[in-house]
Amino acid sequence: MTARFERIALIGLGLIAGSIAHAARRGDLVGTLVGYARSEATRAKAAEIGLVDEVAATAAEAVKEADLVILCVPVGVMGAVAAEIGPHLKPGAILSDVGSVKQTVIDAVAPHVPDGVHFVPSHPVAGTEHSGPESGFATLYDGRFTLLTPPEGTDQAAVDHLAAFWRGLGANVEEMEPAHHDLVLAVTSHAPHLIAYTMVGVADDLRRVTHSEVIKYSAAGFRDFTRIAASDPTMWRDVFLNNKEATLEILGRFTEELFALQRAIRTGDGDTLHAYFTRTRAIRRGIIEAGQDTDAPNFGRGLPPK
Ligand SMILES: NC(=O)C1=CN([C@@H]2O[C@H](COP(=O)(O)OP(=O)(O)OC[C@H]3O[C@@H](n4cnc5c(N)ncnc54)[C@H](O)[C@@H]3O)[C@@H](O)[C@H]2O)C=CC1
Ligand SMILES: O=C(O)C(=O)Cc1ccc(O)cc1
Repeated sequence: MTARFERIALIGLGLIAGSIAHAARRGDLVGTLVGYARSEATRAKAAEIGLVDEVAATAAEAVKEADLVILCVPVGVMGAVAAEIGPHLKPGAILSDVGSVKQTVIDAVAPHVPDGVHFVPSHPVAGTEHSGPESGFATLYDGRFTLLTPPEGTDQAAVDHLAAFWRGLGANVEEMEPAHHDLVLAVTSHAPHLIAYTMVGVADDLRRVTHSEVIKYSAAGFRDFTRIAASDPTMWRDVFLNNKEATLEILGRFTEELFALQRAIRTGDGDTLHAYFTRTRAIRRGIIEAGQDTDAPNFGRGLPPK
C-alpha cells in the first residue's frame, strides 16, 4: 500500500498542519501541498515561510483536485468547514481531520461528505502548547500514536492508505471506536489539561499574596502545568465543549478521589496516602516498562535492573 498522495490540501495552517507538511516532505509522501487558513495573516505567513506549495484564497479552491484533504482546524468549526468544502471534493478523495475529539466531529462532518468521498477521521496523539503556522516541526509524530476512528462501512483501501501515510509521517497507527477514543482521551489528555489550567489559575490568585514566589520557586511538576496551561484557548474551549460527557464523568471521579485524599490528610491517615501513592507509582513504572513513554530517559530500555 502506497503512503504517498499526489495532492494534499491542509485546511487550517497551525501546529498540526505545519508538522504534517514538514513530515510529509521529509518522507517524500506528497507531490503538491496546498493550504488554506481563515485568517489572511496566517495565509501570508504560510506563503512567506514556504509551508505549502500553494496557498489558496478559499477552502473550496484548496480542496479541488486534492486526493487527501485534512481538516486541521479547531474541533468546533469542523462541521462548518466540511459544509463549505463538501461540494468541491474530488470523487475518490479521502477526507480526514485531526481533531482531539472524535464523536462530535464525525456527527458534524459526515453529513457533508458526498458519495464517493471516503471520510477517515484521525487523531495524532502528539502536540505541544504552541500554535500557528511557524510552530510545526517534522519530528512531532515520530514514535507517537495516531488513532483512526473510521465509521462502520468505510472503504478499507482508504483506511489503509491513510494509515500508511501516518506511518510515513513517523506515527504508530491504531484503530479505535470514536466513543471509546473520547473516553480514553478524557482520562489521558482532556481532564489533565483542565486540572493544569485550574492549578495555574490558583497559583496566579495566590501570587497576589506571595508576590512573585510562586513563579520563582516553581518545581518541575508545576512548570509542566504552566506549559500545558499555555495551550491555545480556542482549541481547548472546543475540546471541552465537544467532549462534555466523558470529561464530566472523569472529573466527577477525580473530585471524589481528591476529596478522599483531602480527608486522609485532614485526619492524619498516612496509611491511605501511602497505599495510594504506592499504587500510582506502580502505574508509572508499568508505562516505562512497557516502553510507552517516549520522553523517558530510559525509553525503549525498560527499568534499570532492581
Ligand atoms: N495542539 C495540539 O497539541 C494538538 C491539536 N490537535 C487538534 O488539531 C487541530 C488543530 O490544532 P492546532 O494545529 O494545534 O491549532 P492552531 O491554532 O495551531 O491552528 C489552527 C488553524 O486553524 C485555522 N482556522 C481556525 N478556524 C478556521 C476556519 N473556520 N476555517 C479555516 N481555518 C480556520 C487557524 O487560522 C489556524 O491556522 C484541533 O482540532 C486540535 O484539537 C490534535 C492533536 C494535538
Ligand atoms: O503538549 C501536551 O502535553 C499535549 O498533551 C499535546 C496534545 C494536545 C492535544 C491532543 O489532542 C494531543 C496531544
